Amino acid sequence: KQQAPSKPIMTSPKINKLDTEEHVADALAAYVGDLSAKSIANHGSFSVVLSGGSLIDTMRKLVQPPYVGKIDWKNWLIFWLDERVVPLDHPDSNYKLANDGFLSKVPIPKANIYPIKENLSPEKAAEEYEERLKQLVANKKLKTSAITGMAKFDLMLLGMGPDGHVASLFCWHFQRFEKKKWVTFITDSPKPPPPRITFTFPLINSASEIAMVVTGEDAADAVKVTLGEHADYGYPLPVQKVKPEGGYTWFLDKEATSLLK
Ligand SMILES: O=C(O)[C@H](O)[C@@H](O)[C@H](O)[C@H](O)COP(=O)(O)O
Repeated sequence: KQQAPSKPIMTSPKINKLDTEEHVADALAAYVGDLSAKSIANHGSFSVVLSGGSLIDTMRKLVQPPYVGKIDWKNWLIFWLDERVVPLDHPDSNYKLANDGFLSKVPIPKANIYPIKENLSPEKAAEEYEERLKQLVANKKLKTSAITGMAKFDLMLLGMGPDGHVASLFCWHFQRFEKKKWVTFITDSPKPPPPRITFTFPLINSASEIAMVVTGEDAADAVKVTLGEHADYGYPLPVQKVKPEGGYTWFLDKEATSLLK
């Protein structure tokens, strides 16, 4: 009979099982607002890494009262966990998605927003982004993880696809095994568009806090594999490689948790 490994695969995350997506949006705004205040009080800035997908819409409460007027936006720094290699005004751009739905509505200084550089190949765009992050660490604008030596962001906001991918780290694609690079690239992403750059797991797991924001019934199978009773058996889903050295908090709605016991 197969025995479950004695050590759990994941660090124990805090799991918020909420009712509807609206409740997830409320809880996420309260969590981000609180972390922003704590980070800025602690070291004067709040470095936030955004995903694409449904996350930006679920962040909508932050640009509404009471949060919008209370948050110290001028000390936020914005980065992307993954980005599609397209012009920044292209409908597929994660920068455009975030700008239209979030960044254009809050007074974050433009100099604090770090989109990818346009007109580079995926490989060059990844190298350039990694270099920029290293500069920010060297200039002490970003903290460093004592464990990995990589940038230590205050908050990474992750979504998860129905296939269990996070960032642009997919099943059956080697990028998810990268150990040295901070940022890598993919030219055949199964989720369109194919050319992307993406943070690697060592960089993701160096963060101070990771929030995993997952809603809708499409996610229910991968949520069951990741958080269900057999999670310790170790399936090959990229989401299971999220094992942060810092805090880890899930925000889920009823549909996403519908297959959990
Ligand atoms: O560029 C992207 O495609 C996203 O950054 C991606 O990694 C996203 O977070 C997941 O695919 C979940 O997307 P949903 O929240 O829309 O399911």
